[in-house]
Amino acid sequence: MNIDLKVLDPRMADQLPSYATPGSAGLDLRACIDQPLTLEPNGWRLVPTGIAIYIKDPGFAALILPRSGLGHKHGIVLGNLVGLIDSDYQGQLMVSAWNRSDVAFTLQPMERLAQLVIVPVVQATFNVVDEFPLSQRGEGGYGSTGKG
Ligand SMILES: O=c1ccn([C@H]2C[C@H](O)[C@@H](COP(=O)(O)OP(=O)(O)OP(=O)(O)O)O2)c(=O)[nH]1
Ligand SMILES: [Mg+2]
Repeated sequence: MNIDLKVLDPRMADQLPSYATPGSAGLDLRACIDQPLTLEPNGWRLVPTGIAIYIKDPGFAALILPRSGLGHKHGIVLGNLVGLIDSDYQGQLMVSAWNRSDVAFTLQPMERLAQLVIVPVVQATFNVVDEFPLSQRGEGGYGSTGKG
């Protein structure tokens, strides 16, 4: 699929998000900052990516997810856990970078910080009822099927 993209920071012009391998699901997003940014232990900052996308089709959205290396090795994840980009959002893609570790981490300008995944979306309508036809699960949850 083809998505309109605006380059908001000229440094992004020659490093637009792209799939690293033919099977990649994620497009890396870079930290479009002018100087190194130190995230103190448990610190978080909203980091610009230098680009905007307009998905337009309400049948799609984008998710911002952590990169596994940064998350696992350095504790750099997302302050909102997952970022949801609506199909009608036209502003700059922003990454809420959260250092959940107890060691400071310095983010370098243009470093790959997070990743964007385009996903299909179904917009639901609701049919208000008094009773549901009984399912096998019923109201069971929270481990109702047992452990292990
Ligand atoms: O990590 C994120 C999450 C969101 N957004 C942008 C795109 C999204 O479409 C918009 C609104 O996000 P969301 O609906 O999650 O935030 P909200 O707190 O509900 O704000 P709003 O009232 O603007 O919907 O902010 C980002 O750039 N990065
Ligand atoms: Mg919202």
